[in-house]
Amino acid sequence: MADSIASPIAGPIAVTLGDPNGIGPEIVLKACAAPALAPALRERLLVVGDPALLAREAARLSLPMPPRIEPLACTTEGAATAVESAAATAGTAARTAPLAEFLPGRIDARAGHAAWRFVVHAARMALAGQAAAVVTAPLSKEAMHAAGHDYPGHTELLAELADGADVRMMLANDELRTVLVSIHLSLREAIERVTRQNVLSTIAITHTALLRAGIARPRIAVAGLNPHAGESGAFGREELEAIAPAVADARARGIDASGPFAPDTVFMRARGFRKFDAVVAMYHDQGLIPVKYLGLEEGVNITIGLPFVRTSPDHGTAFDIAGRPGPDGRGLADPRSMLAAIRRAAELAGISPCAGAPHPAGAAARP
Ligand SMILES: NC(=O)C1=CN([C@@H]2O[C@H](COP(=O)(O)OP(=O)(O)OC[C@H]3O[C@@H](n4cnc5c(N)ncnc54)[C@H](O)[C@@H]3O)[C@@H](O)[C@H]2O)C=CC1
Ligand SMILES: NCC(=O)COP(=O)(O)O
Repeated sequence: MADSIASPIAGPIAVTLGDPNGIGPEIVLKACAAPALAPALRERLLVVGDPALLAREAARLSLPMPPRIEPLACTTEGAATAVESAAATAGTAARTAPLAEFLPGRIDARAGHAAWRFVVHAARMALAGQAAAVVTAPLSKEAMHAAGHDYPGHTELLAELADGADVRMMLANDELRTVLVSIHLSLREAIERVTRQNVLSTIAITHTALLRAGIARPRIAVAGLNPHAGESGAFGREELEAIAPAVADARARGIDASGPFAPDTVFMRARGFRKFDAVVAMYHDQGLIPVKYLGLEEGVNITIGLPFVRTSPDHGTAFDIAGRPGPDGRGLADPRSMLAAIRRAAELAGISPCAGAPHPAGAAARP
């Protein structure tokens, strides 16, 4: 076990509601009520969102309200019941709207603004030591941008809130972990980010995160960028000029990194953690497709490099099914990835996902 493992982190696990018009409220309520969630862990959850919106969704789905809510109003009805500090509401009061105007499936700047506020509030709680971890429900980047918050996603917003921490996106399930060199960029720009320094930093951040998780000697595979990892320069030179030198730099620092491997086979070799504990992928889709393809319901998105624990389901707002009753009236959104994100956050914060008692490995177990 790595000596960097800390003791369990105190405080609740702050769970944001995500975009009010997406499936966030539904999966949060379903996860909070899931029989599979240990009662003591349920008690640790603090849902950051609008109480009126939650009540509407709970009534629609015949689900109980979550045990604890950090009230942050985005509806006028929520504002009537929320106890918000002046600082939290400053400049945002004009953006609240009647509950009836929050329509499932609709991209709306007011919903994007609300989703942004929930995240900022939860992150500030974690940074102030008032939350043990943050679990975020999905938000619509388009709605957030329409509200004037020009972040590519949670990851970049959280990095800025954490004083510009050098973060990376990890996607993990019980068989595979992938970490991305770059996240939300055009493919053309992503290729430009494949530099020796950026690949090396990604390997180093991955190594630190795995050590903190209790993996004593993390084995990190590094994918190539081009087909067959460039075939010795025949299909591109990034492997020769950036990726292989970064792997050599990492090895010189004592990190067990290897590659570049052909991108089409490296995930197969890493599956089940038989040969590698994580794969560093050169761009968003190279790393996310293998994990999502193994099952959207299993994957968890983890921001590594932050000063606090943040996880999230690996899917988006699913506007196409948001608010739909489904055959039994209980909604179509599957909460399993949200449940996995809650459990993973608990583990990483040193809270046992089974009993709510401190996790035997302490904080930051198994990303
Ligand atoms: N962490 C986050 O906040 C994320 C946000 N997004 C945002 O979500 C929006 C929609 O993205 P898409 O690419 O359409 O991906 P998506 O994951 O929202 O949907 C893809 C497909 O999977 C289905 N699906 C997703 N989650 C599901 C669940 N829990 N239960 C049942 N079916 C589910 C959807 O109905 C859809 O058919 C975009 O604005 C994107 O930016 C996307 C990924 C992560
Ligand atoms: N494709 C993953 C994704 O979009 C999630 O991004 P983030 O909001 O967690 O930064």
